[in-house]
Amino acid sequence: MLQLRELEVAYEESTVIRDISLKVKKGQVVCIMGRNGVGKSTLIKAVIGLLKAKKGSIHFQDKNVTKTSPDKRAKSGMGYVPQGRDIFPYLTVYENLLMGLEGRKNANKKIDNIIYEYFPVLREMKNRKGGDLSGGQQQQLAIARALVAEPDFLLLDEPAEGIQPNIVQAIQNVIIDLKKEGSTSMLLVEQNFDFAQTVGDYFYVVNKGTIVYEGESLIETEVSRYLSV
Ligand SMILES: Nc1ncnc2c1ncn2[C@@H]1O[C@H](COP(=O)(O)OP(=O)(O)OP(=O)(O)O)[C@@H](O)[C@H]1O
Repeated sequence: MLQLRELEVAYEESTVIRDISLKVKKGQVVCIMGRNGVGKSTLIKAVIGLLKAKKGSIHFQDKNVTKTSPDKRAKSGMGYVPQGRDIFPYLTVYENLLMGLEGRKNANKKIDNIIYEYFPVLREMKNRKGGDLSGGQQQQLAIARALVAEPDFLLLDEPAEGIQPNIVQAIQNVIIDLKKEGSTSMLLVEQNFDFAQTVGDYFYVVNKGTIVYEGESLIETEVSRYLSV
């Protein structure tokens, strides 16, 4: 589904991602972990195309997309939920969800009921302005808006950050449901050890822009020194 080969990403002269190679197979949830500032968001932004690769390549569904625009990557099936719930505060919940339809590949321009089944609070708040929602509700809206586009592959940047436990649980359940369905693969940035362990199939730990650990399980004794503050 997704393959990064020897990827390097920089902000002008400052290289943040060095020589990262990783894979996400179809139906898998792959977690990227690591302390604040190690380059996790930079990596995700390079995958969606908001930042350019300085070296290396990005293959998505067997095509080389290293130089493809973010727009085209989205149209080819990538969804992105940025860190910090980037919703439209002056649009209603419903209007925010409609924006998600733009990214859909097929011609069916209707919001599927499943979105409200995943996040019932969005049905209740359909006509409220996005900016009036709580942080946790905004996070649910941001994820729902990405799901409206029916992505084959979803990039999630710290969906559980700063959110109350019951909403973290709801988001966790949606990820598990999507996994069971098997049609959406995910690359998830997460610092919450329990969350990552519950939803993840494969784990990469990043430190100073490179991968320092990878495996099918998170062995706390091996990874905690890269995660603790
Ligand atoms: N626009 C930018 N210009 C220059 N440097 C940046 C920019 N954005 C991030 N950086 C730097 O790149 C490094 C990696 O940042 P990044 O946001 O990718 O880390 P992160 O692992 O996602 O951390 P966090 O969990 O705090 O978001 C940091 O040193 C940061 O200061």
